Amino acid sequence: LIKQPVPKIFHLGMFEIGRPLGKGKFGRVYLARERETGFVCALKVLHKDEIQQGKIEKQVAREIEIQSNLRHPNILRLYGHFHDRKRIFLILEYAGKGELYKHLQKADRFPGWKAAQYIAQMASALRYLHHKHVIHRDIKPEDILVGLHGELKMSDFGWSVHAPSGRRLTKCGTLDYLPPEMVDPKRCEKPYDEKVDLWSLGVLMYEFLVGQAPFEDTPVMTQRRIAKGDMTIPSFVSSEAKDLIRKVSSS
Ligand SMILES: Clc1ccc(CN2CCN(c3c(Br)cnc4[nH]c(-c5ccc(CN6CCOCC6)cc5)nc34)CC2)cc1
Repeated sequence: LIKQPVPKIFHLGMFEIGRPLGKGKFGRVYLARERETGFVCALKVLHKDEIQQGKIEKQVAREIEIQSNLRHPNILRLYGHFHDRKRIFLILEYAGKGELYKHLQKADRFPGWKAAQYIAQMASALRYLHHKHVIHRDIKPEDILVGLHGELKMSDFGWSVHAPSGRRLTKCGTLDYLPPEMVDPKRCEKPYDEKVDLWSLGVLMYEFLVGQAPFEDTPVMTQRRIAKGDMTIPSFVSSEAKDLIRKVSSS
């Protein structure tokens, strides 16, 4: 008989719950360890009533469906999920060095060699995602984690969709990373494709090298500046990096 992986049935009792790793709008994430195997993971606990009130059931279902099927070193694994009467539990890969934006805040900005390594890893994850016709749509330092060996892990697929997608993105969270076709009212109806993630990669590159997002401003001004591509790159950024930021963001 061919050895088929037996689908595991998960339940809360099989985990020892450790320290909280952080809290978000709809739940918390805890360090956890599977009792039997000692396997360490991150357990994301979401509250069903808050998900229903926030009308994000579809988003949570999409996050589970999409992230469960992804296998890439720079994409955080979702090993499984289960629920009880009140809560939904996502069993996620534990990233040993935490959230990237905290490292960026601490460093103010990254040196060219580190930014280049990080962008190469994100580009590799995007190439894999786009090959599977998945658009992430929300790439920002807050959604990127750092593994034990310093490697980046894209996480939080709550906003990802299968391409091409004409679905409008209800504006919430930061506009900084959205491309012109998603902020410009007259272009908003046209379906957009994977290119939205390439724009965000350019914004990420800028933020790694400069220490702040290129269009950071009041929401109205940010929308205008994105639509016009009104970005100035400081002189300390190398000409090669300037060239790459302009090329990726204009694709
Ligand atoms: Cl519903 C929801 C709840 C919380 C959050 C915010 N974070 C999302 C990411 N979370 C983590 C996930 Br998922 C997977 N692996 C992780 N690893 C860590 C982590 C790992 C280590 C640290 C400790 N710091 C590491 C860097 O040096 C200083 C100490 C802090 C956090 N957080 C997560 C932590 C919580 C988002 C959504």
